[in-house]
This record gives sequence, C-alpha cells and structure tokens, in this order.
Amino acid sequence: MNNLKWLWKISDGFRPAIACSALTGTLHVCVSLAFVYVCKHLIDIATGISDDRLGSYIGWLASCLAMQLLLSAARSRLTAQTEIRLRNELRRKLFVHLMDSRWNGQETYHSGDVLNRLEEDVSTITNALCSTVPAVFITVVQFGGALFFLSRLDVRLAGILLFIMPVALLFSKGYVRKMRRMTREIRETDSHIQSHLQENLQHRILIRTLEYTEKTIDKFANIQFLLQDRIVRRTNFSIFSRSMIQIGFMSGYATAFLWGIFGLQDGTVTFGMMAAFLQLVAQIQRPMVDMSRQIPTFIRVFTSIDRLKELEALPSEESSPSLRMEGPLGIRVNHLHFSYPGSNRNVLDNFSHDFKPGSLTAVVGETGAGKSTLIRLMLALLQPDEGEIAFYNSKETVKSSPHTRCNLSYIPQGNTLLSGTIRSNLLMGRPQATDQELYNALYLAAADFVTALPDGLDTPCGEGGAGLSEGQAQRIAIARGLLRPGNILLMDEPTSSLDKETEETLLKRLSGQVKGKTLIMITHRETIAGLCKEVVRMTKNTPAKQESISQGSVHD
Ligand SMILES: Nc1ncnc2c1ncn2[C@@H]1O[C@H](COP(=O)(O)OP(=O)(O)OP(=O)(O)O)[C@@H](O)[C@H]1O
Repeated sequence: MNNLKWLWKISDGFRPAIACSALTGTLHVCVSLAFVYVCKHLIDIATGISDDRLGSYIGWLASCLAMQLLLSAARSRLTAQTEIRLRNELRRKLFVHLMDSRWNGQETYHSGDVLNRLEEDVSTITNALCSTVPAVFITVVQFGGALFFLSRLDVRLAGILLFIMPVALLFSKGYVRKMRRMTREIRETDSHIQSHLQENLQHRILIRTLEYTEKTIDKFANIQFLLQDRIVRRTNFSIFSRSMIQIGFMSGYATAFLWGIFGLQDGTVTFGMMAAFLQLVAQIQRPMVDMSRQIPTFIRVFTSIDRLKELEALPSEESSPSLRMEGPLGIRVNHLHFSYPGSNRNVLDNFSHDFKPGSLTAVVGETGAGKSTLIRLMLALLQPDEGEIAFYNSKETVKSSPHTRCNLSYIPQGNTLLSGTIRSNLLMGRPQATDQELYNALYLAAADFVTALPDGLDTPCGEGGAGLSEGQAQRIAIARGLLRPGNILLMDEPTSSLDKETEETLLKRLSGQVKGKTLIMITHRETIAGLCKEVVRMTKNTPAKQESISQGSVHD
C-alpha cells in the first residue's frame, strides 16, 4: 500500500496524461471488438446467413483498421512524451534532494550505486506508470469487453472460459516473495557493477601504474558472472511460473475451438460465430497472458520504489536564507567536542580558539589531528557534539549553521576543478564576475599564467582539471575561492602542490592584498606558519591520553 501511495504521489501532475493514454488504449480495444463484429457479419453475409449489404460492411472493416492504426500511433506518442517528462521530473527531484542531503563525514551510498538508482530504477518506475499501468487498465477492459461479447454469442462458452481462466491466475504469495527477493539481489548486483565501472574508470591511470588492471578486470568479470547467474535463475523461475499460467489459457482456447467445431457439426454455430469465437478467445487470452507477464514487472517496480525511497530517506540539510554579515569577521570556537558517527574517538576534545577579524592564522599539526574536521565544522557540514562555533563582527554574533556558510570561501585540498573551462570554474565562485575581476582573482592566487595561455580564460579543462598541472589547478581553485563574496577564507593545504617560489608569491599577494578578509590556512609547512601572525597547533589525541592532551592541544 505504501508503495502504491508513493506511486500516486509522484504521478501528481501527470495523471491526466496517463489517464488519456489509458483512454486511447480503451478506444483501441472498443474498435478491435467492433472489428470482430464486422468480420462475423461479413462471413455471415458471404455464407448467406445475413442479407445485409456487403459493401457497407467492407467500408466498416476499413474504418476499423484505420482507427486502430491512428489510435495506436496516438497512444505511442502520448506515452513517450509523458514518460520522458515524468522521468526528468523524478530525476530532478531526487537530484535536488541528494545535493541538499546532510553529510556526516561520509556518503551513505557509493556514487555508482546512486547513479544506478537514478538511471535504472527511475526508468523502471516511469515506464511502469506511463506504459504498464494504462496497459493493465486496457487489459481489464479488453478482457471484460471480449467476455461480454462472447456471452452474447454463447453464454455457456463464456461461463466455461470464465471458470477455467481464473484458476490459472491463482498465484501463491510465495511466488511473489521469491521473485521480489531475486529482483532485489539482481538490482544490487547491477549497482555493484556500475560502482565498479565508475570508480575504476575514474582511477584508471592510477590502477595501471599499480599494475592492478588485470585484477580489476577479473573482479569485474566475477560480478558480471554473478549478475548473469542471478538473472538466469530468476528467468527460469519466471518461465516455470508463466508456463503454469499459460496451460490454463491454452485449455481455454482449445475448449472454445472444440466447442465451435462441435457447434458447426450440429448446426448450432455459424462460420461467422466460429470466427468470432476464435478471435474473442484470443482477445481474452492475450490480455491474460500479458497480465501474467506484468507480474514480474510490478515486482521490479516495487523493488525500484524501495531503492528510491532509501535515497529519499536521506535527511536534508536545514534550508534557510543565507545570512551575510558585513565587515571583517571573526570566528569564535568555544569548547568544541566532536567525534565522527560510529567512531568512539574524539577528534576534537574541548577545542577553543578565537580567530580574530582580519587575522591570518595558520592551523598546523600532525596528520589526523583534526584540522580538516575543524574546517568542516566551521562550514557547518558537520555538527559539534558539544560546544559551539560563532561568527562575529562589530555589531553581532551569530551561531554557525548552513545559513552562515555564505560568509566563508572554502578552498579544499587538492585539485577540485570541474570539467569545462577555466572561466566556467572561476564563475562558480561569483557567477556575475567581470573578466577584470576574474583576472584580479587569478593574480592574487598567483595564477596569472592563465593570461599567457593561448585560449586564456577559455582554456578547456577536463574532468578533475585534466589538461592543467596540479599546481596550476590548485591556484585556479584558490582564485575561485577568492571570488566568493565571503569575508573569511578557509584554505586546506593551499600550497601543497606549489614550489617554494610560487608559494611565497601566493602568500605575499594574499596577505598584502586580500583586504578585510580573515584568512585561516591549514598547513603542514612550518615556513608558511612562520609567515602567519597567529599559529594554532593541533595534536592528535591518542585514546589513552585523550583528555590531558586535548586540554592543551592548542596554542596561540
Ligand atoms: N569521514 C570520516 N569518518 C570517520 N572518521 C574520520 C572521517 N574523516 C576523518 N576521520 C578521522 O578523523 C581524524 C581527523 O581527520 P582530519 O582529516 O580532520 O585530520 P587532518 O588533521 O586534517 O589530517 P591531514 O593533515 O592528514 O589532512 C582522523 O583520525 C580520521 O581518521
């Protein structure tokens, strides 16, 4: 029931189009029943049982065929249009939700798995809503109409068929449960394949240098084999179950055929009636077989709904308008405690520091001491277990939250460029920036090499900044951060890929010309720390000495 409610909810705005598609299909069924009637009459005229005019019935026959063609084309067009609109809408909603979902230090699902759900599961569901649901409705109408028509011709035959056929539709709960489990396993393996493909293609050069390609290909073949095995097992199970159902339908067809033969012999059935019997039984049989085929489809749909509901259940970050604070800003960190979910290690234990407005502070410390974690807490990507972080200027103090994030320009570790051009990457920092502003930011970030490139700002960069060196990509990312309007600049190892000379140029330009901004720089390099007015030293807390070290782990 919950899954049906979910389907009803997502079909909001598309129901008229889906209903229209069902209606067009129903009209198609009516026309095909009329066709049967016209055929019967034509045979009766030809065999002398009816003395109606042959010409007008031939006209009706042609009209029925033309109508069927038209209705079938109209339905295909409507279904395709509705399906792509619904698919886009569902994918867009999920994409928005995923982009806004809360992050607690690591992603809940592998990105390959998420992609697989957005691609395959969304398609399965939209296809079912736009094609399968109207098809089931049409099938029911077709079944009812054909049965009614048959009962008008021979009520006893209709009664017998009505008795034989539903027997074939008696499904045990066990069948559905087993199919659902098998389908879930197949979808999971499919996701696994996509995750494997995505991750290994992304890191293909690294894998090659590690000489791990063969192992990667073997692992891929193993997962593919598992998928193949699972699909074959489900197909076997499904073929067996479907054959059982089809036996029921075949006996229906055979009954009608023999009934007609004996009727013809006795003279109680005309040739026209015999033709109508066979066509009507086919019209009853085909929809029922179609229905039995739709059962695995519905099981697939329900499995896909479960998988999309899991994505929807990821909690969202609170959404509220940005709270921009004017003038030089400081960050006051008070008695901060933090450990990652599922870990009992306190990464930050009673950490306090006042990053004063307009100051330049280096945060140094051994690897794993919690420097990046501190920045994530300032960005409100993570929530402290205890204590608080507050932003202040001369007028007000505001507790950190997603809406104070606009005051921060964050430059993460490593190469963080997206595919596009240097310009498109820079404009992510400030979409309305002029070329002059872009060049100024590049100068401050010691990335003025861009002016010497043949295509300048329009130089293309591939995925992950491919086409540029690590150091070049890092400086463009710094320029992008500088373009952000926030008054606090957070930099995580901004000079890790730079030579000494470029590092000095960068620091000189940043400290001398970024007026009114508060700079916080994580670094391992003592030379940088020496250039900063303040230095915060963080020490990794070992579990045994956690408390005593954390108390004294920070020195101004
Ligand atoms: N997503 C996470 N889930 C669980 N633990 C994490 C996560 N990220 C980091 N940690 C742990 O938190 C601790 C602090 O990590 P953090 O990245 O803040 O250190 P760091 O000082 O920035 O290190 P480095 O100088 O190597 O970048 C480490 O022990 C790390 O194992």
